[in-house]
Amino acid sequence: MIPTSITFFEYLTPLVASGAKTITIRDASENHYVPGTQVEVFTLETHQKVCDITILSVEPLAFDDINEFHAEQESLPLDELKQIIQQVYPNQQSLFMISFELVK
Ligand SMILES: CC(=O)Nc1ccn([C@H]2C[C@H](O)[C@@H](CO)O2)c(=O)n1
Repeated sequence: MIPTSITFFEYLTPLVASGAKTITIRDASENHYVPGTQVEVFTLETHQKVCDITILSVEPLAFDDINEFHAEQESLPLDELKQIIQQVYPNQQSLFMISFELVK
């Protein structure tokens, strides 16, 4: 089944809706997004619809390889990004980078 929605922490959704955030880093439970498909974005906490995005790519990414390039695309400082990912996916080395663009 091709996924048609994705959730983001509510406090991060303005970055997605403005087009500033163009990647998200997730674990294997969310590596099944399909490039070229359109996906609805919802807030994780209240399931409010935020916007639509088009998936561009899904690529493996090790936690230790996360760098400034990823932080820029996440529109977050690198130390904050790594801290969030460690909280959400503790002790997970094997992650996935989902690239996307805002549907205007
Ligand atoms: C359900 C769930 O895991 N939701 C997530 C996971 C991650 N994010 C954000 C946090 C960072 O900006 C990137 C990297 O993981 O994605 C999220 O908003 N919601």
